[in-house]
Amino acid sequence: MTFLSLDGVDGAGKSTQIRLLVDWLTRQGRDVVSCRDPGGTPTGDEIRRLLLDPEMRISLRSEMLLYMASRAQLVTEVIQPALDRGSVVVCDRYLLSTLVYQGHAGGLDVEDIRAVGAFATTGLMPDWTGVIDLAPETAAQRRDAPADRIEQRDRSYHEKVRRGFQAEVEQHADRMSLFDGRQAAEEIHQAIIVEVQRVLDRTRRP
Ligand SMILES: Nc1ncnc2c1ncn2[C@@H]1O[C@H](COP(=O)(O)OP(=O)(O)OP(=O)(O)O)[C@@H](O)[C@H]1O
Ligand SMILES: Cc1cn([C@H]2C[C@H](O)[C@@H](COP(=O)(O)O)O2)c(=O)[nH]c1=O
Repeated sequence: MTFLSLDGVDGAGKSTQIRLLVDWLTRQGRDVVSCRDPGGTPTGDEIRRLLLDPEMRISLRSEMLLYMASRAQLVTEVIQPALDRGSVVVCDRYLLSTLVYQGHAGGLDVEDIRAVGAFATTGLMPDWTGVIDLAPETAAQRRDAPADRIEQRDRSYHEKVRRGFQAEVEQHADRMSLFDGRQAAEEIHQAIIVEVQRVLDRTRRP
């Protein structure tokens, strides 16, 4: 019944914060479903593998549509059923990432992506999105795995990704918040739960 997502540049600390948030929500007695986008379903996991494979040649429009296809499957199979059961859903990335990576940074029209996104998700949008802001160089230094197809893009692309997230949060401050990824993980977590508590207070408990 409450849909939350976390987003940000690669390596900003999303998975770390999702783990902390899911533990906190569970301790609050909430039924929580966590998922990741792209992926989170057998079909989505296959699409994710293609999208992140550095050997794959994928045009920008195909790339955008593949992210949408994975998300459409995730909404149908996981997110909407969980919300219908009264669970809190916490998703690692969502449509905002497509607006930013394929739109602001990639160059596709952001409003076109919103329209395709509305179709793919049946209009289902998070009640709230937290974005962890961090310089891409700092985030890349934290990475311990080889760079995937998107992470391999140049510095200017990842700078545009960061600025795209900042711009989207500024434009949608009613449903998005920006967090300083340079802070310690526990500090960021405390700031996130203040915002999440507000969202929970205005969404009905089953
Ligand atoms: N606030 C923090 N300060 C310093 N290091 C952190 C912080 N948060 C996470 N890390 C570390 O940075 C690395 C990346 O964190 P994490 O996997 O949570 O990021 P992510 O945004 O989910 O990455 P990806 O985009 O690659 O999925 C990990 O080694 C993690 O332990
Ligand atoms: C949802 C979404 C993601 N991306 C990019 C962002 C990352 O580089 C990868 C996903 O990897 P992660 O480990 O799950 O962060 O894909 C994108 O370009 N567009 C999107 O819509």
